[in-house]
Amino acid sequence: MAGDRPAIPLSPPLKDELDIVIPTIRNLDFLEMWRPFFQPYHLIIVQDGDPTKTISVPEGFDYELYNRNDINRILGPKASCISFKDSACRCFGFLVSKKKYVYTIDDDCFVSARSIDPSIGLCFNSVSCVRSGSDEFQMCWNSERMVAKDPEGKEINALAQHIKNLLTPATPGFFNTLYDPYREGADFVRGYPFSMRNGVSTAISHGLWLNIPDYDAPTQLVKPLERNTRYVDAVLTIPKGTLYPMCGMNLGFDRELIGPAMYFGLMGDGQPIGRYDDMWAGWCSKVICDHLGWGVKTGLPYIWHSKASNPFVNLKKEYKGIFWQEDIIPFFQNVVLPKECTTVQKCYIELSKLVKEKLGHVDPYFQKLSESMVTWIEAWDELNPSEQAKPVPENGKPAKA
Ligand SMILES: O=c1ccn([C@@H]2O[C@H](COP(=O)(O)OP(=O)(O)O[C@H]3O[C@@H](CO)[C@H](O)[C@H]3O)[C@@H](O)[C@H]2O)c(=O)[nH]1
Ligand SMILES: [Mn+2]
Repeated sequence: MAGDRPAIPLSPPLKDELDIVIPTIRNLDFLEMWRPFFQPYHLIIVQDGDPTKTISVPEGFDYELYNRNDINRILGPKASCISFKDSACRCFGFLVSKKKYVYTIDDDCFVSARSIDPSIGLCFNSVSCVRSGSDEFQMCWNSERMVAKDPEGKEINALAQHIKNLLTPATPGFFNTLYDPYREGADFVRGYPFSMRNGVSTAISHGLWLNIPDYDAPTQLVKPLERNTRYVDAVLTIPKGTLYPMCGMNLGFDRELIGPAMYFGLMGDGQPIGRYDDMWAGWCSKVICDHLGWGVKTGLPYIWHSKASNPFVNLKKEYKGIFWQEDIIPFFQNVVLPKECTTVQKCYIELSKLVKEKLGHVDPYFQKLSESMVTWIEAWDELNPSEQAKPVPENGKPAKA
């Protein structure tokens, strides 16, 4: 099997400018499948749950691993803003990274496979996950190597696609009906203003998932067998002024641009809500990207999401969020950040004040969340003094260093 694995690209893109952040309570066997794509990069593993448990990392990966004791040691009292027993802990990895870009992926996500598509004739190399009795999934590949292939038959490297998304401009101000105009074989369509064709910097690249879709608990309960087999070969810029439900399982972002806004909130142990970590970061970062003139893309790449978490456990975690978001969404839709907010940190602090003012009446949780947003920024600036926020000029392009 190893013999027929894709060769590691000679010059992996952004090899020394990108960290891969993985939150985990499991083992990291899934890295074997990603080895050809991830091995050249530095991993930041955030071990959640019991810090006395040993998480083994497969040989040959360059990584740093942080457990709860490390988080408490490094942040001291500010550790209170990092969630415990929730994938929200991953944002600690964003905090300690020193790279310009971050890619974060869950440990039950694999190299995506393509369903049989008569027009493309690709075969479905399925991963057969065998429940090994415990809650862990024993990965076992079928006889064929599990790879994803694109219409040209080339293997899909999800990380490379995120890098492509991040390194090409976004078009939040005017929708291009032929999708990503910077993609080979596409362009701006007739009527697209030439004055807008340079686009703006891309801050976030939001990837999708085949097999287990990221559904909320009620939807999971109603459609327990639904699997996503639809592979849509497109990358879209999410229009300015439009929110979206950001999922953290297959996500890339420009850490130097939007990193301070990628706080995954207070979730999990001791909190009244869970599984709204990535959503919260998505809403905060999107209003800040809109304000500072940056873009957010969604679509390719796909990963293969293998594990459906327990819908009943998820319902307990999500319940208040499903109810509260009917207030949260209108709040974000109506956020207006003052023009004096010229850096992400200033925007985020302003947002924290608005959260306290406008959502505090919904539940005391939002008071606490507002304060933890401030703690997060204090921690960010403490750990990243050299990255003090640079004011962003009007056109959404970051100020030259
Ligand atoms: O307490 C925990 C639970 C999990 N993790 C790690 O986080 C990711 C996601 O966990 P899992 O795959 O079990 O959960 P999903 O329901 O599929 O995750 C979706 O919900 C989102 C919000 O939580 C999440 O980002 C989505 O992917 C895995 O790597 C677990 O090991 C954890 O660290 N702590
Ligand atoms: Mn999962």
